[in-house]
Amino acid sequence: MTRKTGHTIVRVLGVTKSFRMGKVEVRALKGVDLEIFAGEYISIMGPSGSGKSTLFNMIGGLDKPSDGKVFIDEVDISQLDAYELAWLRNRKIGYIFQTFNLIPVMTALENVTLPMTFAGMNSEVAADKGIELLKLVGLGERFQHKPLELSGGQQQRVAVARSLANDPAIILADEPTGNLDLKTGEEIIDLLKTLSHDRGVTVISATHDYKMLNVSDRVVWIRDGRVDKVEHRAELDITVGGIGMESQEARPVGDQTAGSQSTGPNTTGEEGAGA
Ligand SMILES: Nc1ncnc2c1ncn2[C@@H]1O[C@H](COP(=O)(O)OP(=O)(O)OP(=O)(O)O)[C@@H](O)[C@H]1O
Repeated sequence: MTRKTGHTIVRVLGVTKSFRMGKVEVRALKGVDLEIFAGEYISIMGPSGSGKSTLFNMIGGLDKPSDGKVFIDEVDISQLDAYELAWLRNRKIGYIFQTFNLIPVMTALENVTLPMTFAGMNSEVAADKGIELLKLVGLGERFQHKPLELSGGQQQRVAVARSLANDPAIILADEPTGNLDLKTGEEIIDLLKTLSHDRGVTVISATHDYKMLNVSDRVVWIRDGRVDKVEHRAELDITVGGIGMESQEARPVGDQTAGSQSTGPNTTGEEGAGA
């Protein structure tokens, strides 16, 4: 079931992260070790406040660990200066966020080409590539539209196209379906899975959305700032009663009737709004 994948692309070693709020210290990560292989589709799941977004920020070089190290392609990113880190973030990693984070005054095409411009690409080449990427996500006709002229799902497609601007090895998606309805969320998940499969991009997604389990090679369960367990897709025991819990009426993921059970896993994608 699990697609055998490439070399280690992300290595997290003994990462801790504490936030100080006045006199209170919040220990968001309490020692995380994790190895992710090139081409994998990984979901990071866990209860609200368990540390998913904090771990996401560490892997993406958006924040620094209090202790421990993160390696991207075996490069210790704590050793990079600001310029090198900016280069790595621009070239190696594409980011997708729950709130899309598009620039409102720019067209879809301008949003997609911006990271290429930062990378020094000629503007005509960037425009051609931007249109190709927008076609890839099904928005070839909408390249001149600004974010507010697009639906939420379409905005997230633009964000997916933007994440691919510089052919990253990794796409980091933080609650990518959190602001989308069920069907649109499924479309974005399918799109990410296709990209992962066809382009060999490593997708790492922090999510509450149980629909994501259908496409994940492995699921990293975070609990109270630690990795609780890492499960391969085939090992997941998903039932109406919950993940890994005993249930009288087990149904597979993707069975829409499961979503109507109040005790069942969230298949609506709406719980993700808590991020
Ligand atoms: N910038 C910050 N300052 C202070 N505390 C923070 C900060 N960021 C996160 N925390 C705390 O760290 C803990 C983990 O937060 P994090 O956002 O990583 O959880 P999460 O699993 O992503 O939650 P959710 O699913 O609700 O998005 C929480 O207790 C949170 O309040």
